[in-house]
Amino acid sequence: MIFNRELLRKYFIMGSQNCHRDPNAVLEEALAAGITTFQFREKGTGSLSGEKKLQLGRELRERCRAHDVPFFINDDIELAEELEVDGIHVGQDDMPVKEVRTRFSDKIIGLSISTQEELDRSPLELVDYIGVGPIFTTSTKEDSKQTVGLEWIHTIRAQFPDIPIVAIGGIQTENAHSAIEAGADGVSFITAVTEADDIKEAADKL
Ligand SMILES: Cc1ncc(COP(=O)(O)OP(=O)(O)O)c(N)n1
Ligand SMILES: Cc1nc(C(=O)O)sc1CCOP(=O)(O)O
Ligand SMILES: [Mg+2]
Repeated sequence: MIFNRELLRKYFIMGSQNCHRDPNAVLEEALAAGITTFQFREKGTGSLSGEKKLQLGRELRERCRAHDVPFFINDDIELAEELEVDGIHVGQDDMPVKEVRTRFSDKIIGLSISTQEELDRSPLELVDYIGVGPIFTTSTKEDSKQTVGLEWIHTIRAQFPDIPIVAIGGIQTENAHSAIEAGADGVSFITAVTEADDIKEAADKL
């Protein structure tokens, strides 16, 4: 799949641990509501592993394929091949981007950036986009770094006018637009959808 920054506009991330009901149903509603990319992030308390994780990944991957929406995986490089992903997202403590790019020259690769030091030391030429956050307070990621605020988007945009940026962390329907106005190409979110009473309404507002 060829990357373009439009894919970042409504970037939904989910694992079964984020869901109070069947994750297949949640994803299906989100796809119908127009998310532009999906990331399978099966991680942390209550998440699946082994064969169950793989099976859920297969189910969700098929739903994305049916809607022609890119299917990304978080962290799990071993599953990337098995699930025939379109893209892989890694953070600063995951497999080094240089190694991911060497192994997957044709995949979309995203990298998390939370500090100036990470920005300075990361091989940005090897990635297609950066995930910038946590912009607002979040409790969804158990080990999230210090909240950086909208200013961080401005700071990065000033240094890298053209780099594709997706904002992440505490993104909700009320604040998503402020991240776009600050210079992000899109917003990434978990609970804005998984906790929504009406997923279509939430996705429309995002
Ligand atoms: C789009 C996007 N941005 C950031 C992250 C966070 O990745 P990481 O820092 O590796 O943390 P975990 O998600 O692995 O807990 C992401 N997954 N997606
Ligand atoms: C997966 C993730 N990464 C973050 C980062 O700062 O890199 S914050 C986060 C959790 C996002 O969940 P919610 O939309 O419910 O706040
Ligand atoms: Mg990670």
